[in-house]
Amino acid sequence: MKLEITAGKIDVRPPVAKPHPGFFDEVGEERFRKLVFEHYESIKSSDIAFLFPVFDDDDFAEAQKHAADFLIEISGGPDYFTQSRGEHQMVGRHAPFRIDENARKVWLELYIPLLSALAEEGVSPKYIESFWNYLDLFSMWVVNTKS
Ligand code: HEM
Repeated sequence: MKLEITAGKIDVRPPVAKPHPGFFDEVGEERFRKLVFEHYESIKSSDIAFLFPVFDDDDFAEAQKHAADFLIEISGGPDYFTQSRGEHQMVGRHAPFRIDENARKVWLELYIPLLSALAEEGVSPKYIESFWNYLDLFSMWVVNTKS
């Protein structure tokens, strides 16, 4: 399974394919939420913790939920994000935070062990790669600060 980070830079916004619906089908909503939950938990002790509301449990849980809702929706699951938050507007929603290429890299790296665990649990590597490719490319869109 190939989970590699493509070098990005500010103002580069490549076209991005949504994850293959087979990913959400195989993982299932409960396990999907656990994946995003674990990603956020790993953010807490990372170099990008300062970007997130780590000192307010309620705000942090909200952020976690919004991220899971969005990723489920983009992966072909129910449109939870649109229902609770409205338009996606991911670039605008990330604009208040100073996200540079290094922060993107850390954010992506934190997903690698979590996605490897899914493969060990039997999720098809080709579907995991499709989800990874989405994260790898779309994360370039939210980089808004020079390193
Ligand atoms: C595929 C890439 C990404 C997706 C799909 C994504 C998705 C999201 C979503 C859905 C939200 C909640 C927005 C809202 O409801 O208002 C969010 C918030 C946020 N994201 Fe991302 N994100 C991505 C990449 C990144 C990266 C690379 C960083 C920085 C390293 C980042 C930092 C943040 C921060 C700081 C917030 C705000 C948390 C808060 O509510 O205080 N995101 N993201």
